[in-house]
Parts: sequence; structure tokens; C-alpha cells
Amino acid sequence: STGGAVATPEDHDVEYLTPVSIGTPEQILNLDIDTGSSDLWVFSSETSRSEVKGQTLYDPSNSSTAQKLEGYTWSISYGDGSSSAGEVYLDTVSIGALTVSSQAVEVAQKVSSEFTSDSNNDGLLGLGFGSLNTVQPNAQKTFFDNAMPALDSPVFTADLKAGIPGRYNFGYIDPNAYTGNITYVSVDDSQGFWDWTSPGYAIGSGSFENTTIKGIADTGTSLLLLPSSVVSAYYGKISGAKYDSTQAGYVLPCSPTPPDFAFGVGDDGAAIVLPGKYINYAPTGSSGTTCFGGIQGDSGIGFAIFGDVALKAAFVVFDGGSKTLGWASK
Ligand SMILES: NCc1ccc(-c2ccco2)nc1
Repeated sequence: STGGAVATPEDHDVEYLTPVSIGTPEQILNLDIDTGSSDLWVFSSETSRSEVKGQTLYDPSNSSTAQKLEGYTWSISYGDGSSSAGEVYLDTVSIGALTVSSQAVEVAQKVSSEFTSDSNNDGLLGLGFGSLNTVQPNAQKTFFDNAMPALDSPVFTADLKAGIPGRYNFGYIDPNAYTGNITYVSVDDSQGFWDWTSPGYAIGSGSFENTTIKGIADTGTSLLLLPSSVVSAYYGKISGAKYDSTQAGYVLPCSPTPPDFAFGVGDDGAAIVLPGKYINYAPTGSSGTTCFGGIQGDSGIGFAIFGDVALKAAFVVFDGGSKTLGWASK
């Protein structure tokens, strides 16, 4: 089997939302597919009314295939400080033509203000490794883990794009979605993440800097978070760029277009190039003169995060069979 669906960017590509069908008859919710976590949770009929503002709600009582897991609960908090918690059902979940008949659907009873104010986001679909799942008393499998045995190939791919819809596919690699070769690298799944090591970076037309950068491929994080030495080297090349403590990040003049940023993949010289315009993440004020940087520091996290700013420059294969990541330009 195979499947897939469109991934539509929200403002500034802060996140990408994908239609997911849940229950019988189908209830379609737009979920944030997140390779950095492993819970599938949704806004629901059980979500505190004061914490819902425009989201589509999954109502298990309207699904003939919903089965409550009595006594099961979940609670999750994310790196950005947001959180949610609730109870658990099993139901049929589909992404395009790919259906999992008994998927754990975690219904939110509480969500933090960040989710409440994100009116188009109806929940998250985690595609990290199973060890990150928060369901108690027994952890539940991700959609990918449940689907994998039936997939033509044990993979899913992320083809996110700047400002326009891209796609998540399951079970196959679309040869028309990328250019050149796919370079595969090893993954350390010991922390539950798609954790890999880049050999270094280059700024603009500059020489390649060999420096080990260990980090996670995370579709659920907006920015590219890198070691402070790399971030300082990048913004040091840009007149007027500075760390703004009020914005809690590096800001830069939106014009002229900043230099490209490339990160290495594998030991044969392959690299993914971020066009400089991807680093103009969003204007900080109404004038549009100053932009918030799409590359920021990873201090305090313990690893780099290759979030959407990086991923949207690549075609990425998440290989659950070999536990590798494949990177290609496009
Ligand atoms: N890295 C997982 C993740 C995804 C989305 C969010 C989110 C959306 C709205 C508010 O917070 N938070 C964390």
C-alpha cells in the first residue's frame, strides 16, 4: 500500500497542515505532521470549550468505529512550551489512500494557549519513534509504525515547500520530486528522534567548514536551530545583523537578500543549499525593514534541529526499515 497528502504552509511557513481522515463516517482534520514527536492528538468534543477557537473537533461519539481505551491518558509538552493532554480512543485513520484501521487517536481535554490561538491547527500527528509516545499505562504506536508492514516500502517522505503546498508520501519515493541523488545517512533513534550528523556547512560562496553538527530532522519545528558558533559565523557575514534580546533571536535587514546557507550530508560532499531568502523568516515590524532570522541558536536544547526552514530546501526520506535519512535537492 501507499498513500500521501498535501502539506499546506501557514503564515511564514511556521507550520504545515495536512488533511487526515478519522473515523466512520470520516471526520477530516488538518493536522501538523511532526517527526519530532510520537503522539497523534486532536482537538475534540472533549476539549475544554474555553480552549477551542475555530479548530475542527473530532467527536468519537459520531464515529461507529471509535473504541475508547478506558483508563488510558496522555499528556505532552513540546520544546516551544506548548502542551496538551487527554484520553485515548482507537479509530480508523487515513492519510490519502493509506488507512490504519486501529490507530490510537488521543483526544485533547486540555490544550495550552499556543494551540488555542492557532485556529487552523486541529492537532498533531507524530512520526517520531515509538519511545516518545506519552500514552499511559501502555504506549501506543504511531501511524507510520502501524502502517509500515503493509507499505510497499517502509518509508515516508517529506517534500515541504516555501510558501506553497508540498506533500507527505508514505510507502514510496516519487522520482519526480527531487533532483540528483538521494544521500542516505545513519540515524541514532536512541532518544526517539530522527537524529543524524551533518559534517558541516558553507556560507554563501565560502569554503566548506568541517564541523560535526548532530541534530534532528523535525517537521514540527519552524526554524533551523544550529550551534552558536555556526549561527554567529552566518550572521557575522551580514551587515546590520545582530542578536536582539527583545526578540530573543538574531534579526537582520530584510534587504539585501542574505547569503545562502548550505549544510553537508554524508561524506561524499553532498549538501543541501538554503537560498538566502529562506533566512528572512518574517518581518519583525510593520515597515518590513528588519526580519527575524530563520537560522537561530540551539543553546540549551542539546542538539541541532533541522526544522522547516531547512527541510523545505530538500526532499527527505524517513526510512523506517533501515532507520536512515535520505536527503536530496529539488
Ligand atoms: N514541535 C511540535 C510542535 C508543533 C506545533 C506546536 C504549536 C502549534 C501551535 C502552538 O504550538 N508546538 C509544538
